[in-house]
Amino acid sequence: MRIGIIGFGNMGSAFGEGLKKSAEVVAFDTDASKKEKALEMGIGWAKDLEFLVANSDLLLLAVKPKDAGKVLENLRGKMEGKVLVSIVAGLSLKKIEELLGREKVIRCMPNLAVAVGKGAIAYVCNDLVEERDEENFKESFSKCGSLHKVEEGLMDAFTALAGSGPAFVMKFISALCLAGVREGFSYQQAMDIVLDTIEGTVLMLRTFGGHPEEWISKVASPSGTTIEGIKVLEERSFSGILMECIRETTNRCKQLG
Ligand SMILES: NC(=O)C1=CN([C@@H]2O[C@H](COP(=O)(O)OP(=O)(O)OC[C@H]3O[C@@H](n4cnc5c(N)ncnc54)[C@H](OP(=O)(O)O)[C@@H]3O)[C@@H](O)[C@H]2O)C=CC1
Ligand SMILES: O=C(O)[C@@H]1CCC=N1
Repeated sequence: MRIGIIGFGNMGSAFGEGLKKSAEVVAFDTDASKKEKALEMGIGWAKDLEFLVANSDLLLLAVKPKDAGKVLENLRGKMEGKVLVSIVAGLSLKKIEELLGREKVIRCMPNLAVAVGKGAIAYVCNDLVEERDEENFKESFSKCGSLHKVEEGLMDAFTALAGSGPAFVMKFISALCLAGVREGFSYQQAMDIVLDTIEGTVLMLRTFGGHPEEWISKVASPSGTTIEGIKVLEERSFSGILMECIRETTNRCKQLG
């Protein structure tokens, strides 16, 4: 399988790491300075878009929403039945087909954790994608994280929850680290403690299952320490704030479409 990455920025290069494990990867970017990084990663570099298309079996569109339209128009009539995978936030299958023409398209929404093979990746196929096309896509992209086939109507919410999710998780981590500093740890000590606690909590939930609120009751002893912290989170509407965060992020994704 030969995969051509259009746009070698944050996401294009992150995907490169995972995709090169099972496919021959070539990249193209209008910013030629990205070439060095690609070559260092063992990824080929295409001198132009036409060369990339001619030497790929599947194309990954990883440019910003503002740049996607012109790329798709440049690809029109040149796909030769190849699959286009778009990770452009808010860009619907319908809009992609308006710009690209009736071609095989998979709309995808990953997150930056594809860089370490632990991405959360949603996808939806248009009606021209055949079973073998989807299997080829899953074979390569499953090396970058967990695949979630979703209805396109949930793609904007997935973008908010998972695509933007690493930023919200980093914000949570940063706040806990500062809280640790406030109590007397160095920032590095606090980060080590916080990351261990988050990693252990995720593994516990994934190993034993159950509802997060059940786990909170296992940690919060009667009249103990934890419940005082939970009280603050409830009084300050911690859950409500996160719901609004995801709602506004989803709404912005809809605006991009
Ligand atoms: N960042 C994230 O965590 C996630 C991003 N996405 C989506 O992925 C897409 C890419 O995001 P991200 O990687 O952060 O963006 P970046 O800006 O980091 O990368 C995009 C790259 O594409 C280049 N580019 C611009 N126009 C063209 C063109 N016509 N042909 C080839 N390359 C071009 C840009 O060059 P230049 O800088 O010179 O413009 C840049 O190097 C976006 O649509 C975003 O919505 C999806 C999920 C998560
Ligand atoms: O912030 C953005 O628009 C992109 C899409 C999802 C994550 N980053």
